[in-house]
Amino acid sequence: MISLMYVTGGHRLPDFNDRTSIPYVDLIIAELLRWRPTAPLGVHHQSQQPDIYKGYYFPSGTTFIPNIWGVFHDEKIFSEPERFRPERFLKENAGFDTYTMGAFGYGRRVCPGRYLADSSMWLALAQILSAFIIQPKRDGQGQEVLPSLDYKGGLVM
Ligand code: HEM
Repeated sequence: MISLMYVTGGHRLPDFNDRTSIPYVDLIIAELLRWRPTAPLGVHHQSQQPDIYKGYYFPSGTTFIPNIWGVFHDEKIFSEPERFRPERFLKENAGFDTYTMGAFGYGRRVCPGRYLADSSMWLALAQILSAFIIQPKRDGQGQEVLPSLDYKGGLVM
């Protein structure tokens, strides 16, 4: 918030020209895609011919399910994986990239909308953060009510 104010002077909303000046917004997006990936088990694929990978034989017609959640919550890679901590990409996970690690899938069928998604997320987040202070809602007793972090099933195409 402070760096957003510093960059925009508090008189205008941030735009894409400000992107390199506000790197923390990129860290938040990277951590968001890691912490609660949009497609935790990606999109399933079926092989069209037999293959061998690391000594394992996969006949034609094998279904492959990428465990994106598993990669992003592997304690050997991301310490305290359940904690939302964007700074990890500045420190112990510097150089790690949730985009190429599977947040948008892999290979030839990788998400073609990833650049639009990335730009949309950045602009929305930067502008919301520059204009609002985000806090949990409170119940009648003044206690914070945190939103559920559970996934809901379904994919709308
Ligand atoms: C945060 C936003 C998004 C995430 C996390 C995401 C993630 C994914 C993932 C994981 C896949 C499966 C890739 C694979 O099979 O390995 C996929 C496929 C796809 N995505 Fe996205 N996506 C996002 C936004 C979008 C947007 C904005 C569009 C279109 C404007 C889009 C269009 C598609 C299409 C058409 C496919 C199917 C590609 C194919 O099978 O050849 N996505 N996406």
